[in-house]
Amino acid sequence: MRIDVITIFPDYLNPLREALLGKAVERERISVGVHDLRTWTHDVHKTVDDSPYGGGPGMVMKPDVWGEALDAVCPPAAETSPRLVVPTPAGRPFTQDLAHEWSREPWLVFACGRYEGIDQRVVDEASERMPVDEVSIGDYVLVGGEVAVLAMVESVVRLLPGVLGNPASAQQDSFSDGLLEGPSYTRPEVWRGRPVPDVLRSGNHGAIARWRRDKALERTWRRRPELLDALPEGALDRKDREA
Ligand SMILES: Oc1ccccc1-c1ccno1
Repeated sequence: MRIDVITIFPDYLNPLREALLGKAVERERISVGVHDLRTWTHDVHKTVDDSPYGGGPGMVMKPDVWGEALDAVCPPAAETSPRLVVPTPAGRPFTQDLAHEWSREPWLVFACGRYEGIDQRVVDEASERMPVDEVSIGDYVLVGGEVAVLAMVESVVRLLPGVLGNPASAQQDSFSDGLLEGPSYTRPEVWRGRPVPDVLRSGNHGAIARWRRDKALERTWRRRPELLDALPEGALDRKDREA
């Protein structure tokens, strides 16, 4: 997978070279290009934003600069086009399902907006030549898209074959079965007077699986009940419903 990120703060993306992501780059599972948007400005101040039409607070990122940047990073005449991802608080929710969908893409380009966002015509024009996803990582406001890109790239890259040490981890993620993961425990057996639940030390794999499922259902019901409503028909068996 090829990943390109366009930003006015390239150093913000340095974590893409660290740890799990850094190893994926070393092993050539992914290639990462980070591009400074100001490369495509033509004034001495390297201006990337301007006042919004119609008035209002803040500044809007200029379409001409973004247009040249996208033309350079993903040339219109090229044989292949990427999926363009634009993080924005006004986007559709980024989910584990979307991470799985993007993990099958050969090329992702992330456009990091700042200020009040990017002139809408940039997305409208790009949408005529490549798939564009405007996505949000949550119902809160950041200063820019860089943090959102780090989160999304990590969630996508960890799904690629050969990136995680134990592929089973990705199969047992929270949300993999539509539920939140239940609680986890490790040594010591008793910590500050709190024991590990007996069932987890019983060696009874059926009972352990049942206990874990029940805890996942309970946690989901308490914290994200809407996920239970979104489960496909038949996802909960009789024992689940008794939990
Ligand atoms: O708040 C933002 C500002 C710029 C780019 C993205 C965001 C955002 C907020 C939540 N998800 O994305």
